[in-house]
Amino acid sequence: MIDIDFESLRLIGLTQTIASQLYQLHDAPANASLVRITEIQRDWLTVHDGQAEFRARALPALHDEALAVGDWMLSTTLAHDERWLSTLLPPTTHIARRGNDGRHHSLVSNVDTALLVMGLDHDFNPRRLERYLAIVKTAGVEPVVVMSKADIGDDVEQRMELLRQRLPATIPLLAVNTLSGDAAAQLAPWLGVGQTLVLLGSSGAGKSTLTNTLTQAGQQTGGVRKGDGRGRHTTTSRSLHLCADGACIIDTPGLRSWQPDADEASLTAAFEDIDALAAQCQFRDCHHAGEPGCAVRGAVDDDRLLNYHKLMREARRSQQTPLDRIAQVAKWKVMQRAAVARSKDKLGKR
Ligand SMILES: Nc1nc2c(ncn2[C@@H]2O[C@H](COP(=O)(O)OP(=O)(O)OP(=O)(O)O)[C@@H](O)[C@H]2O)c(=O)[nH]1
Ligand SMILES: [Zn+2]
Repeated sequence: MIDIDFESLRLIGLTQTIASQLYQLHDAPANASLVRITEIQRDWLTVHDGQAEFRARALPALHDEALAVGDWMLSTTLAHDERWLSTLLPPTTHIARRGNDGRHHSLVSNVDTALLVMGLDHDFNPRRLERYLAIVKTAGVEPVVVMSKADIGDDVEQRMELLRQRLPATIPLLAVNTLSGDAAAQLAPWLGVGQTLVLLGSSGAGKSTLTNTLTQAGQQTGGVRKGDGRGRHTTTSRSLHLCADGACIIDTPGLRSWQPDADEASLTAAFEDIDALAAQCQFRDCHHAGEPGCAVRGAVDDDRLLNYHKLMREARRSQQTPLDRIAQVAKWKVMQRAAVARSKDKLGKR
């Protein structure tokens, strides 16, 4: 069992669940320490040990693992102060996306809450928000919808009302001015000690501004600990920021058209309102596309339902193997030829 300083690691988000995994590691090197990944480059990683940040390399055996910022690993120091990462502790949550090539891309691990930041200005786009919600919920991470630019946005009240009607009531929904200290108070329920948050949203939505506001509040209230040698000031990192109440925020590069890395079943569960209503549809396999006795159509926002269908089609498409796709294209061609033949037939009969 390796020795850890739970108190200082807690400041960078260590949880009981992760710490208890250490008891199950019987072959851990005695001089290993527990670290959290804060940055991933091609040839090296940056990790934080609760005191400071430093560079390390992953052992070649780990190169096939999908390492992500936020992962907890064991680090060993060899000669010349070289640090090697030897063991990955299985993450409790893991957000990934599926690229256009169908491959998985890890984004972040061990996150408790995702703040989905969207501007109430021209950034406003309920469909994109639902896409983010699907990505986050299928990863088992709690979403909080943070609508930024409440002070300068257009039709703020109408847009918030539209979202309240469209999204399930279980999803926290806030309108904030990310430049104001009030944002920290509004988000306080998710900023407790040891919590890890990630901010997702388009470029310009206000992620950096919100991070600044939340961490500045942290510097003010956390100032008393500055001098004690192992206080909050130790958490200076390029991508891991500490907030007022002890939570940490992980920065991510902006994402554009993200696809959830999820199958149809988990995507269905992520649209909890549709999933619950579907139980009352007349047909068990109802597609909510105009079948009689459908409990979903009409009850759920029309555009939300269209978006749900779109995301489901994407999930189905990316679940297909190349062979499935070839078979489907062949099937379409046959259907197309049959349709052409039928219309020619009709024309001929006229
Ligand atoms: N008035 C007002 N301005 C905001 C608010 N949120 C963001 N801004 C402004 O919008 C601009 C973009 O905000 P950023 O925080 O840089 O956006 P970002 O999401 O970090 O963008 P990327 O770093 O490109 O991903 C800045 O000029 C902010 O000052 C807000 O709530 N109110
Ligand atoms: Zn239905």
